[in-house]
Amino acid sequence: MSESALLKHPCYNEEAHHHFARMHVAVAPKCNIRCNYCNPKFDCVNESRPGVVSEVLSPEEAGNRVSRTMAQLPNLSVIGIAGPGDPLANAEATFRTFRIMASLDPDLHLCLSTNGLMLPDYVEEIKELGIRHVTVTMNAIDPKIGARVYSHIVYQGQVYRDEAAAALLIERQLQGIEMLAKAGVLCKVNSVHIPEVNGEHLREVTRKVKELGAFSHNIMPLILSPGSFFEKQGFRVPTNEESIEVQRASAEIMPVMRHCRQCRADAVGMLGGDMSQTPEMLPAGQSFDKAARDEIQEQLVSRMKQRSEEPVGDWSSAVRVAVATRGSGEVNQHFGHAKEFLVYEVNDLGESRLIGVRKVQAYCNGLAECGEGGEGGARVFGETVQMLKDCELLLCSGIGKAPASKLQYAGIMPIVCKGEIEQQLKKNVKYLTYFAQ
Ligand SMILES: C[S@@+](CC[C@H](N)C(=O)[O-])C[C@H]1O[C@@H](n2cnc3c(N)ncnc32)[C@H](O)[C@@H]1O
Ligand code: SF4
Repeated sequence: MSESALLKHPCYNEEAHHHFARMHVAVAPKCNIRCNYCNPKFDCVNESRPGVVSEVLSPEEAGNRVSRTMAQLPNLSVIGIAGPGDPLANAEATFRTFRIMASLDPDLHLCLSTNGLMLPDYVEEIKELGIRHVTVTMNAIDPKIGARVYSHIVYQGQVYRDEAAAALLIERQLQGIEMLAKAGVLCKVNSVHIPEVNGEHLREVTRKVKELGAFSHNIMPLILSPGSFFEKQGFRVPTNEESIEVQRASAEIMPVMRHCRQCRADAVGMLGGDMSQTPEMLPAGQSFDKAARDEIQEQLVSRMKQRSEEPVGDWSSAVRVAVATRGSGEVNQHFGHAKEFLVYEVNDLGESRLIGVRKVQAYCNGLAECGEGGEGGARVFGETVQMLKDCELLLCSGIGKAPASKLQYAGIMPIVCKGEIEQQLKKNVKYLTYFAQ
């Protein structure tokens, strides 16, 4: 695995996600299993979550779209296939698409995301095509727990249910992960954290996949997709504290990813700044300049290397800070326009680390002054405060007077600033602790 493959992949490298963009192409509509949290049929342009997609593309259409996007986004480094169904249940379209991508630019990083049922059959092809990253979703290693997550699977034309389905799926997933590691393909494992089902069990999953050679574990909170079994049965999503605790327990065993945005299957752009629904992103007839792209990407890598040489301090008294950002590693988003906040911890030496992403609805709907938030603003505001209540500071590029004073009443001090997140965190936390003494 080359160093630059890791450095430039926003989903695998926390620092890269500030700088490099990825594009998912939705060429894989079918699925061969049914997860109780998934309803891939539900499509709404305001939704940004896995499985959601506006339009399924043919491999050739995907090639055209990627080529045009490369002309617009010099920092586009990764092309992924993640659905809206399962890439390996649509193997022909998936691998044809990858071949087209490799012919556009051999330096593009190719990745795919799969439930793993068919993985052992395709590891050889994955390796041959130079696919460097594979994500396998594994929610359990115990078939009893798995039987609560999956309603059925279809394998070699036969339908399996209950524990038999989970046992077969788990066996194939573990076999596939081990084969990937042996083939030198970087493997990340995704798990959906479903509080009453697998919350306590996920550390066992971490242990097992680490043993088999997986590289990192991405534990994502359950999203209650409309129409999914879990939504209809009244299951709940984990609290922020539960998510942090489950991630912490697994992080003692192997690297855990905390910056996942649970993207759409047709997401385009930097994590947190999806542009798939922005039509002007994709004008026809544009070609890209490879030399210019390579130069920009090398500059980004050298900036990232400089930043990563930092010491690690004591985190027991760390301050939690929410940051509104549109990307580039900067505080550059107005509070009222933020659909998500990055939450950092800053220790007494001024060192910071990302601990998660909190998704919210934008407070300002554009119809009223950002200060009042329009109709429904009070409810949205209340939800945002709930999501951020463990934070002491909030950094944003602007905020109306009314929400600023309401935030202070809720114990969150808003600070208007712009610039590099790390610097702003250091500066403003120093300011906070100075006042507290
Ligand atoms: C849509 S899937 C596509 C790839 C493949 N079918 C799979 O499941 O791995 C991408 C990721 O989103 C996760 N996902 C799908 N629906 C979800 C939900 N309702 N809540 C949380 N994660 C979800 C999946 O488990 C998977 O890790
Ligand atoms: S494997 Fe992926 S696409 Fe298939 S049901 Fe599960 S989450 Fe949905």
